[in-house]
Amino acid sequence: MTGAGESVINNPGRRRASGPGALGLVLGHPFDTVKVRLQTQTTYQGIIDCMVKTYRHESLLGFFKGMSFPIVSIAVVNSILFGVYSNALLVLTATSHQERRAQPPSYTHVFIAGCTGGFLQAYCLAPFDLIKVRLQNQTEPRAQPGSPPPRYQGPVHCAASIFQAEGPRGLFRGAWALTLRDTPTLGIYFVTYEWLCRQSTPDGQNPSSATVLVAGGFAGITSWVTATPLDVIKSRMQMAGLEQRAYRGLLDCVVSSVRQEGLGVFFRGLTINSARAFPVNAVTFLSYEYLLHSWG
Ligand SMILES: C[N+](C)(C)CCCC[C@H](N)C(=O)O
Repeated sequence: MTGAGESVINNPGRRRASGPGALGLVLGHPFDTVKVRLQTQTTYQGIIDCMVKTYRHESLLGFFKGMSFPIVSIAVVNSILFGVYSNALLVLTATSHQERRAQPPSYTHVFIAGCTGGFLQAYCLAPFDLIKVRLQNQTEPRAQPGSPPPRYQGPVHCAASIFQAEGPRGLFRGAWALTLRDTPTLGIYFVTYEWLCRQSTPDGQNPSSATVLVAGGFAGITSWVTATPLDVIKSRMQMAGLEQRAYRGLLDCVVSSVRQEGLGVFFRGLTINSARAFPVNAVTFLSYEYLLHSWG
């Protein structure tokens, strides 16, 4: 890790691009599992209740259900997101990454580039996210002799079961809600990051590692706060058709959720989303800056 005052440029050789990204995801996954359960199941009284019941019933492993696919997909999804963002900025501003510090892009261009990346990564993310949510919602303890096996034996079995039951379209259940969630909020993600970096970096210079970490962390929180309402709907659309009745579409899911649980339903998991978002996205942006400067 570079010193607080050093720029990320000075240590390109020490980049551990996939490390922090994947490490951040592993550390963040238990928070994500609790969030998904709070959003789609009404049996928990809150974060602590969900954590205690998960630990008691499923041990620590319960918090890591559904993690294998996101670990595999995060590298692909992040490279699409950041790759499309960076190239969209190149097209919009006709400046390369190196020139961008001297001629910073307008926030409008940053927002458009972020939304473009958000839209394109959503469809790649959708099947992986669906399988993650389905596995996270399996609350049976580890397979014990005599206990009924869970519906899905693992990510591949889950994908095959969905494919057999619903065809390839089944793997994109909730994709529309995911796309609506990610497109605007990833625009906000990158605008927040750029704005915070510029607030604490002298013109024409590169942000220090400390600036990148703090700006990335708050970009993660800001985007997750604005994404949480549709995140709840997305998770419910992905779980629909199993125990709960299937919704007649995204609007039906919104209306029936509000009718049954009030407007507060849209902020289920907001606290835990935000707690998870800071470290995960701080390291995500640090990896991004390392990669950019080493591939400059
Ligand atoms: C757009 N939305 C807020 C949904 C996600 C933004 C951050 C995504 C990041 N890979 C993470 O896992 O936190």
